[in-house]
Amino acid sequence: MRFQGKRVLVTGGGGFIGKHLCAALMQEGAEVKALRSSECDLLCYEQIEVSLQSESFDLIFHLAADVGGIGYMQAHGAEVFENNLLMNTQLLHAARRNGVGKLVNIASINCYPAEAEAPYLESSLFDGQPALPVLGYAYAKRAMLVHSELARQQFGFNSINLILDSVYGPGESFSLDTARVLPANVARFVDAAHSGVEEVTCWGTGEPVRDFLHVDDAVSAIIQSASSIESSAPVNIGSGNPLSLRKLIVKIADQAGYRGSINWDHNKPDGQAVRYMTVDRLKSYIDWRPRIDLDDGIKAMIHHYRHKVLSR
Ligand SMILES: NC(=O)C1=CN([C@@H]2O[C@H](COP(=O)(O)OP(=O)(O)OC[C@H]3O[C@@H](n4cnc5c(N)ncnc54)[C@H](OP(=O)(O)O)[C@@H]3O)[C@@H](O)[C@H]2O)C=CC1
Ligand SMILES: C[C@H]1O[C@H](OP(=O)(O)OP(=O)(O)OC[C@H]2O[C@@H](n3cnc4c(=O)[nH]c(N)nc43)[C@H](O)[C@@H]2O)[C@@H](O)[C@@H](O)C1=O
Repeated sequence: MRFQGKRVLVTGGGGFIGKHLCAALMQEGAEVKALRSSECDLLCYEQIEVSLQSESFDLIFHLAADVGGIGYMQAHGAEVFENNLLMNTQLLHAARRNGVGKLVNIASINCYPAEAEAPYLESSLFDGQPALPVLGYAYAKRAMLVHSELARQQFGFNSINLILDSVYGPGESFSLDTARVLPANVARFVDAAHSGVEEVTCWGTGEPVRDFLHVDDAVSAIIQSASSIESSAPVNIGSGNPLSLRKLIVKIADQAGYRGSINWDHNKPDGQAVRYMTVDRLKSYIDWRPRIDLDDGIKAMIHHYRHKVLSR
Protein backbone atom coordinates (compact mmCIF):
# COMPACT_ATOMS: atom_id res chain seq x y z
CA MET A 1 0.00 0.00 0.00
CA ARG A 2 2.44 2.60 -1.33
CA PHE A 3 -0.03 5.51 -1.15
CA GLN A 4 -1.80 4.67 2.11
CA GLY A 5 -3.50 7.83 3.43
CA LYS A 6 -2.08 10.07 0.69
CA ARG A 7 -4.38 12.68 -0.81
CA VAL A 8 -4.03 12.43 -4.56
CA LEU A 9 -5.56 14.51 -7.36
CA VAL A 10 -5.70 13.11 -10.91
CA THR A 11 -6.34 15.68 -13.67
CA GLY A 12 -7.95 13.94 -16.64
CA GLY A 13 -9.11 11.34 -14.08
CA GLY A 14 -12.20 10.62 -16.19
CA GLY A 15 -10.15 10.00 -19.35
CA PHE A 16 -8.78 6.74 -20.77
CA ILE A 17 -5.54 6.34 -18.75
CA GLY A 18 -6.93 8.46 -15.89
CA LYS A 19 -9.72 6.01 -15.04
CA HIS A 20 -7.30 3.06 -14.90
CA LEU A 21 -4.83 5.12 -12.83
CA CYS A 22 -7.48 6.23 -10.29
CA ALA A 23 -8.62 2.63 -9.76
CA ALA A 24 -5.04 1.45 -9.21
CA LEU A 25 -4.24 4.34 -6.84
CA MET A 26 -7.28 3.48 -4.72
CA GLN A 27 -6.03 -0.09 -4.49
CA GLU A 28 -2.72 1.36 -3.24
CA GLY A 29 -4.59 3.03 -0.38
CA ALA A 30 -4.71 6.60 -1.74
CA GLU A 31 -7.61 9.02 -1.21
CA VAL A 32 -8.22 9.85 -4.85
CA LYS A 33 -10.01 12.78 -6.42
CA ALA A 34 -10.53 12.44 -10.16
CA LEU A 35 -10.80 15.96 -11.55
CA ARG A 36 -13.29 16.40 -14.41
CA SER A 37 -13.25 19.36 -16.80
CA SER A 38 -16.90 20.01 -15.90
CA GLU A 39 -15.90 20.87 -12.31
CA CYS A 40 -12.50 22.45 -13.03
CA ASP A 41 -11.58 23.74 -16.47
CA LEU A 42 -7.77 23.81 -16.45
CA LEU A 43 -7.91 26.58 -19.06
CA CYS A 44 -9.36 28.84 -16.36
CA TYR A 45 -6.75 29.75 -13.73
CA GLU A 46 -9.31 30.82 -11.10
CA GLN A 47 -10.98 27.40 -11.24
CA ILE A 48 -7.64 25.65 -10.64
CA GLU A 49 -6.95 27.91 -7.62
CA VAL A 50 -10.37 27.09 -6.17
CA SER A 51 -9.79 23.33 -6.57
CA LEU A 52 -6.34 23.44 -4.97
CA GLN A 53 -7.35 25.81 -2.15
CA SER A 54 -10.39 23.74 -1.15
CA GLU A 55 -8.27 20.67 -0.32
CA SER A 56 -4.56 20.04 0.14
CA PHE A 57 -2.94 17.37 -2.00
CA ASP A 58 0.22 15.36 -1.41
CA LEU A 59 0.43 14.45 -5.06
CA ILE A 60 -1.06 15.46 -8.40
CA PHE A 61 -0.95 13.21 -11.46
CA HIS A 62 -1.44 15.54 -14.43
CA LEU A 63 -3.06 13.59 -17.26
CA ALA A 64 -5.51 16.15 -18.61
CA ALA A 65 -4.72 17.11 -22.18
CA ASP A 66 -6.27 18.09 -25.47
CA VAL A 67 -5.17 14.90 -27.26
CA GLY A 68 -6.20 12.30 -29.86
CA GLY A 69 -4.81 10.27 -32.73
CA ILE A 70 -2.65 11.76 -35.48
CA GLY A 71 -5.69 12.86 -37.55
CA TYR A 72 -7.09 14.88 -34.64
CA MET A 73 -3.69 16.43 -33.81
CA GLN A 74 -3.10 17.49 -37.40
CA ALA A 75 -6.57 18.97 -37.88
CA HIS A 76 -6.50 20.92 -34.56
CA GLY A 77 -2.80 21.86 -34.36
CA ALA A 78 -3.17 25.46 -33.08
CA GLU A 79 -5.89 24.64 -30.53
CA VAL A 80 -4.00 21.59 -29.30
CA PHE A 81 -0.90 23.79 -28.80
CA GLU A 82 -2.78 26.62 -27.06
CA ASN A 83 -4.89 24.41 -24.81
CA ASN A 84 -2.09 22.14 -23.65
CA LEU A 85 0.40 24.97 -23.13
CA LEU A 86 -2.13 26.86 -21.02
CA MET A 87 -3.33 23.87 -18.98
CA ASN A 88 0.17 22.57 -18.22
CA THR A 89 1.63 25.97 -17.34
CA GLN A 90 -1.28 27.08 -15.17
CA LEU A 91 -1.46 23.79 -13.30
CA LEU A 92 2.24 23.73 -12.42
CA HIS A 93 2.11 27.38 -11.31
CA ALA A 94 -0.96 26.80 -9.11
CA ALA A 95 0.43 23.55 -7.67
CA ARG A 96 3.62 25.34 -6.64
CA ARG A 97 1.74 28.30 -5.12
CA ASN A 98 -0.58 26.02 -3.18
CA GLY A 99 2.09 23.81 -1.63
CA VAL A 100 1.33 20.57 -3.48
CA GLY A 101 3.93 17.97 -2.45
CA LYS A 102 4.69 16.57 -5.89
CA LEU A 103 3.42 16.91 -9.46
CA VAL A 104 3.69 13.98 -11.88
CA ASN A 105 3.55 15.27 -15.47
CA ILE A 106 2.71 12.95 -18.33
CA ALA A 107 4.47 13.73 -21.62
CA SER A 108 4.53 11.79 -24.89
CA ILE A 109 6.89 10.03 -27.27
CA ASN A 110 5.61 12.60 -29.79
CA CYS A 111 8.00 15.09 -28.07
CA TYR A 112 11.00 13.36 -29.68
CA PRO A 113 12.42 14.77 -32.92
CA ALA A 114 10.90 13.39 -36.11
CA GLU A 115 14.39 12.29 -37.15
CA ALA A 116 15.51 10.88 -33.78
CA GLU A 117 17.30 7.56 -34.02
CA ALA A 118 15.43 4.66 -32.39
CA PRO A 119 15.52 3.44 -29.73
CA TYR A 120 14.93 6.94 -28.35
CA LEU A 121 17.16 8.04 -25.48
CA GLU A 122 15.98 10.81 -23.14
CA SER A 123 19.19 12.78 -23.86
CA SER A 124 18.06 13.26 -27.52
CA LEU A 125 14.64 14.76 -26.70
CA PHE A 126 15.45 18.29 -27.84
CA ASP A 127 17.81 17.42 -30.71
CA GLY A 128 15.45 18.38 -33.55
CA GLN A 129 11.94 19.31 -34.64
CA PRO A 130 9.04 16.96 -33.76
CA ALA A 131 6.96 15.42 -36.58
CA LEU A 132 4.79 18.03 -38.36
CA PRO A 133 1.34 16.45 -37.79
CA VAL A 134 1.89 16.53 -33.99
CA LEU A 135 3.97 19.73 -33.78
CA GLY A 136 1.58 21.74 -31.55
CA TYR A 137 1.07 18.87 -29.11
CA ALA A 138 4.80 18.09 -28.97
CA TYR A 139 5.93 21.68 -28.36
CA ALA A 140 3.34 22.21 -25.61
CA LYS A 141 4.57 19.03 -23.88
CA ARG A 142 8.20 20.07 -24.38
CA ALA A 143 7.42 23.42 -22.70
CA MET A 144 5.99 21.46 -19.75
CA LEU A 145 9.29 19.59 -19.37
CA VAL A 146 11.29 22.84 -19.42
CA HIS A 147 8.89 24.55 -16.96
CA SER A 148 9.18 21.60 -14.58
CA GLU A 149 12.99 21.71 -14.57
CA LEU A 150 13.09 25.51 -14.11
CA ALA A 151 10.57 25.45 -11.24
CA ARG A 152 12.68 22.82 -9.48
CA GLN A 153 15.84 24.94 -9.94
CA GLN A 154 14.30 28.27 -8.94
CA PHE A 155 11.74 27.27 -6.30
CA GLY A 156 12.64 23.71 -5.33
CA PHE A 157 9.21 22.60 -6.56
CA ASN A 158 9.06 18.81 -6.90
CA SER A 159 7.69 17.76 -10.28
CA ILE A 160 8.68 14.73 -12.34
CA ASN A 161 8.15 13.98 -16.02
CA LEU A 162 7.20 10.64 -17.56
CA ILE A 163 7.33 10.15 -21.34
CA LEU A 164 4.71 7.63 -22.44
CA ASP A 165 4.85 5.59 -25.61
CA SER A 166 1.57 4.58 -27.36
CA VAL A 167 -0.75 3.25 -24.67
CA TYR A 168 -3.77 1.12 -25.55
CA GLY A 169 -6.48 -0.74 -23.69
CA PRO A 170 -10.16 -0.83 -22.76
CA GLY A 171 -11.84 2.54 -22.36
CA GLU A 172 -10.15 4.48 -25.16
CA SER A 173 -11.95 6.04 -28.11
CA PHE A 174 -12.77 3.83 -31.11
CA SER A 175 -13.96 6.73 -33.27
CA LEU A 176 -12.35 6.44 -36.72
CA ASP A 177 -11.80 10.21 -37.06
CA THR A 178 -10.11 10.88 -33.74
CA ALA A 179 -8.83 7.58 -32.32
CA ARG A 180 -5.27 6.29 -32.24
CA VAL A 181 -4.13 3.65 -34.68
CA LEU A 182 -4.77 0.52 -32.59
CA PRO A 183 -8.38 1.11 -31.45
CA ALA A 184 -9.28 2.74 -34.81
CA ASN A 185 -8.26 -0.44 -36.64
CA VAL A 186 -9.94 -2.75 -34.13
CA ALA A 187 -13.19 -0.90 -34.89
CA ARG A 188 -12.49 -0.83 -38.65
CA PHE A 189 -11.76 -4.58 -39.00
CA VAL A 190 -14.37 -5.90 -36.56
CA ASP A 191 -16.98 -3.84 -38.46
CA ALA A 192 -15.61 -5.00 -41.84
CA ALA A 193 -15.61 -8.68 -40.82
CA HIS A 194 -19.13 -8.33 -39.44
CA SER A 195 -20.53 -6.70 -42.59
CA GLY A 196 -18.59 -8.95 -44.98
CA VAL A 197 -16.84 -6.19 -46.99
CA GLU A 198 -13.93 -7.37 -49.16
CA GLU A 199 -11.72 -4.26 -49.20
CA VAL A 200 -10.56 -1.99 -46.37
CA THR A 201 -8.40 1.14 -46.57
CA CYS A 202 -6.03 2.09 -43.73
CA TRP A 203 -4.18 5.36 -43.19
CA GLY A 204 -0.66 6.11 -44.37
CA THR A 205 1.85 3.67 -45.85
CA GLY A 206 1.89 1.05 -43.09
CA GLU A 207 5.68 1.47 -42.95
CA PRO A 208 6.09 3.44 -39.68
CA VAL A 209 7.31 1.40 -36.75
CA ARG A 210 5.61 1.78 -33.36
CA ASP A 211 5.70 0.29 -29.91
CA PHE A 212 2.51 -0.37 -27.89
CA LEU A 213 2.12 -0.58 -24.14
CA HIS A 214 -0.99 -1.94 -22.41
CA VAL A 215 -2.62 0.57 -20.08
CA ASP A 216 -2.25 -1.74 -17.04
CA ASP A 217 1.52 -1.88 -17.60
CA ALA A 218 1.66 1.90 -18.15
CA VAL A 219 -0.26 2.55 -14.92
CA SER A 220 1.98 0.24 -12.92
CA ALA A 221 5.08 2.11 -14.21
CA ILE A 222 3.49 5.53 -13.51
CA ILE A 223 2.61 4.58 -9.92
CA GLN A 224 6.01 3.09 -9.12
CA SER A 225 7.78 6.07 -10.73
CA ALA A 226 5.75 8.55 -8.69
CA SER A 227 7.10 7.12 -5.46
CA SER A 228 10.67 6.50 -6.67
CA ILE A 229 11.74 9.45 -8.87
CA GLU A 230 12.82 12.80 -7.36
CA SER A 231 14.22 14.50 -10.46
CA SER A 232 12.68 16.54 -13.28
CA ALA A 233 14.80 14.78 -15.90
CA PRO A 234 12.33 13.05 -18.25
CA VAL A 235 11.95 9.27 -18.00
CA ASN A 236 10.71 7.04 -20.85
CA ILE A 237 7.96 4.45 -20.30
CA GLY A 238 7.52 2.00 -23.21
CA SER A 239 7.42 -1.70 -23.98
CA GLY A 240 10.50 -1.89 -26.22
CA ASN A 241 8.79 -4.32 -28.64
CA PRO A 242 8.52 -2.39 -31.93
CA LEU A 243 6.65 -3.59 -35.00
CA SER A 244 5.55 -2.00 -38.29
CA LEU A 245 2.00 -0.69 -38.50
CA ARG A 246 1.44 -3.05 -41.43
CA LYS A 247 2.21 -6.00 -39.11
CA LEU A 248 0.05 -4.55 -36.35
CA ILE A 249 -2.88 -4.07 -38.71
CA VAL A 250 -2.56 -7.57 -40.20
CA LYS A 251 -2.60 -8.98 -36.64
CA ILE A 252 -5.77 -7.00 -35.86
CA ALA A 253 -7.43 -8.00 -39.16
CA ASP A 254 -6.63 -11.71 -38.60
CA GLN A 255 -7.88 -11.70 -35.02
CA ALA A 256 -11.04 -9.84 -36.07
CA GLY A 257 -11.75 -12.58 -38.65
CA TYR A 258 -11.40 -10.24 -41.65
CA ARG A 259 -10.45 -12.09 -44.86
CA GLY A 260 -10.54 -9.33 -47.51
CA SER A 261 -7.77 -7.12 -48.92
CA ILE A 262 -6.04 -4.17 -47.19
CA ASN A 263 -5.24 -0.93 -49.05
CA TRP A 264 -3.22 2.08 -47.84
CA ASP A 265 -4.23 5.75 -48.21
CA HIS A 266 -0.93 7.58 -48.73
CA ASN A 267 -2.67 10.95 -48.37
CA LYS A 268 -3.05 10.33 -44.64
CA PRO A 269 -0.08 11.30 -42.41
CA ASP A 270 2.50 8.70 -41.38
CA GLY A 271 4.06 10.65 -38.47
CA GLN A 272 7.39 9.56 -36.96
CA ALA A 273 9.10 6.82 -39.01
CA VAL A 274 10.73 4.38 -36.58
CA ARG A 275 9.53 5.06 -33.07
CA TYR A 276 10.35 3.19 -29.90
CA MET A 277 12.30 3.97 -26.76
CA THR A 278 14.85 2.64 -24.32
CA VAL A 279 13.67 2.24 -20.74
CA ASP A 280 17.11 2.00 -19.10
CA ARG A 281 16.57 5.19 -17.11
CA LEU A 282 13.21 3.92 -15.84
CA LYS A 283 14.78 0.63 -14.81
CA SER A 284 17.47 2.49 -12.88
CA TYR A 285 14.64 3.73 -10.62
CA ILE A 286 12.13 0.89 -10.49
CA ASP A 287 11.88 -2.86 -10.93
CA TRP A 288 9.38 -3.00 -13.80
CA ARG A 289 8.71 -4.80 -17.02
CA PRO A 290 5.60 -4.92 -19.18
CA ARG A 291 3.51 -8.04 -18.54
CA ILE A 292 0.79 -7.94 -21.19
CA ASP A 293 1.71 -9.39 -24.56
CA LEU A 294 0.48 -7.41 -27.61
CA ASP A 295 -1.41 -10.40 -29.13
CA ASP A 296 -3.30 -10.91 -25.87
CA GLY A 297 -3.94 -7.18 -25.61
CA ILE A 298 -5.37 -7.02 -29.16
CA LYS A 299 -7.58 -10.03 -28.45
CA ALA A 300 -8.94 -8.31 -25.34
CA MET A 301 -9.52 -5.04 -27.28
CA ILE A 302 -11.50 -6.90 -29.95
CA HIS A 303 -13.57 -8.61 -27.25
CA HIS A 304 -14.11 -5.26 -25.51
CA TYR A 305 -15.19 -3.56 -28.76
CA ARG A 306 -17.61 -6.38 -29.69
CA HIS A 307 -19.16 -6.88 -26.27
CA LYS A 308 -18.96 -3.48 -24.55
CA VAL A 309 -19.05 -0.93 -27.39
CA LEU A 310 -21.11 -2.49 -30.20
CA SER A 311 -23.67 -3.99 -27.85
CA ARG A 312 -24.50 -0.59 -26.27
N1 LIG B 1 -3.03 7.38 -24.61
C1 LIG B 1 -1.78 7.41 -25.07
O1 LIG B 1 -1.37 6.59 -25.91
C2 LIG B 1 -0.84 8.46 -24.60
C3 LIG B 1 -1.23 9.48 -23.75
N2 LIG B 1 -0.32 10.40 -23.33
C4 LIG B 1 -0.73 11.44 -22.38
O2 LIG B 1 -1.41 10.81 -21.29
C5 LIG B 1 -2.42 11.67 -20.80
C6 LIG B 1 -3.76 10.94 -20.77
O3 LIG B 1 -4.10 10.54 -22.09
P1 LIG B 1 -5.47 9.79 -22.42
O4 LIG B 1 -6.02 9.20 -21.19
O5 LIG B 1 -5.20 8.95 -23.59
O6 LIG B 1 -6.37 11.03 -22.88
P2 LIG B 1 -7.95 11.26 -22.76
O7 LIG B 1 -8.29 12.20 -23.88
O8 LIG B 1 -8.71 10.00 -22.64
O9 LIG B 1 -8.09 12.04 -21.38
C7 LIG B 1 -7.70 13.38 -21.27
C8 LIG B 1 -8.60 14.06 -20.27
O10 LIG B 1 -8.20 15.43 -20.22
C9 LIG B 1 -9.27 16.15 -19.71
N3 LIG B 1 -9.26 17.53 -20.19
C10 LIG B 1 -9.18 17.97 -21.47
N4 LIG B 1 -9.30 19.32 -21.48
C11 LIG B 1 -9.45 19.71 -20.19
C12 LIG B 1 -9.63 20.98 -19.56
N5 LIG B 1 -9.69 22.11 -20.27
N6 LIG B 1 -9.76 21.02 -18.22
C13 LIG B 1 -9.71 19.89 -17.48
N7 LIG B 1 -9.54 18.66 -18.01
C14 LIG B 1 -9.42 18.58 -19.36
C15 LIG B 1 -10.56 15.46 -20.18
O11 LIG B 1 -11.37 15.41 -19.03
P3 LIG B 1 -13.00 15.27 -19.03
O12 LIG B 1 -13.25 13.87 -19.54
O13 LIG B 1 -13.38 15.46 -17.61
O14 LIG B 1 -13.52 16.31 -19.97
C16 LIG B 1 -10.08 14.08 -20.65
O15 LIG B 1 -10.78 13.03 -20.03
C17 LIG B 1 -2.39 12.90 -21.70
O16 LIG B 1 -1.63 13.90 -21.07
C18 LIG B 1 -1.71 12.42 -22.96
O17 LIG B 1 -1.07 13.48 -23.63
C19 LIG B 1 0.98 10.37 -23.72
C20 LIG B 1 1.41 9.41 -24.59
C21 LIG B 1 0.56 8.35 -25.04
C1 LIG C 1 1.91 8.46 -28.09
C2 LIG C 1 1.19 9.32 -29.02
O1 LIG C 1 0.31 8.56 -29.84
C3 LIG C 1 -0.25 9.26 -30.88
O2 LIG C 1 0.74 9.43 -31.87
P1 LIG C 1 0.79 8.61 -33.22
O3 LIG C 1 1.26 7.22 -32.97
O4 LIG C 1 1.57 9.39 -34.19
O5 LIG C 1 -0.69 8.58 -33.63
P2 LIG C 1 -1.68 7.41 -33.94
O6 LIG C 1 -1.86 6.49 -32.83
O7 LIG C 1 -2.87 8.13 -34.43
O8 LIG C 1 -0.94 6.57 -35.10
C4 LIG C 1 -0.65 7.16 -36.29
C5 LIG C 1 0.00 6.19 -37.26
O9 LIG C 1 -0.91 5.12 -37.55
C6 LIG C 1 -1.30 5.15 -38.94
N1 LIG C 1 -2.69 4.72 -39.05
C7 LIG C 1 -3.14 3.72 -39.83
N2 LIG C 1 -4.48 3.62 -39.75
C8 LIG C 1 -4.87 4.58 -38.84
C9 LIG C 1 -6.13 4.94 -38.34
O10 LIG C 1 -7.19 4.43 -38.68
N3 LIG C 1 -6.14 5.95 -37.41
C10 LIG C 1 -4.98 6.58 -36.98
N4 LIG C 1 -5.07 7.56 -36.05
N5 LIG C 1 -3.77 6.26 -37.48
C11 LIG C 1 -3.72 5.26 -38.40
C12 LIG C 1 -1.05 6.59 -39.34
O11 LIG C 1 -0.89 6.76 -40.73
C13 LIG C 1 0.23 6.90 -38.56
O12 LIG C 1 1.35 6.34 -39.21
C14 LIG C 1 -0.64 10.68 -30.56
O13 LIG C 1 -1.77 11.02 -31.31
C15 LIG C 1 -0.71 10.97 -29.13
O14 LIG C 1 -1.89 10.47 -28.57
C16 LIG C 1 0.44 10.44 -28.40
O15 LIG C 1 0.79 10.96 -27.36
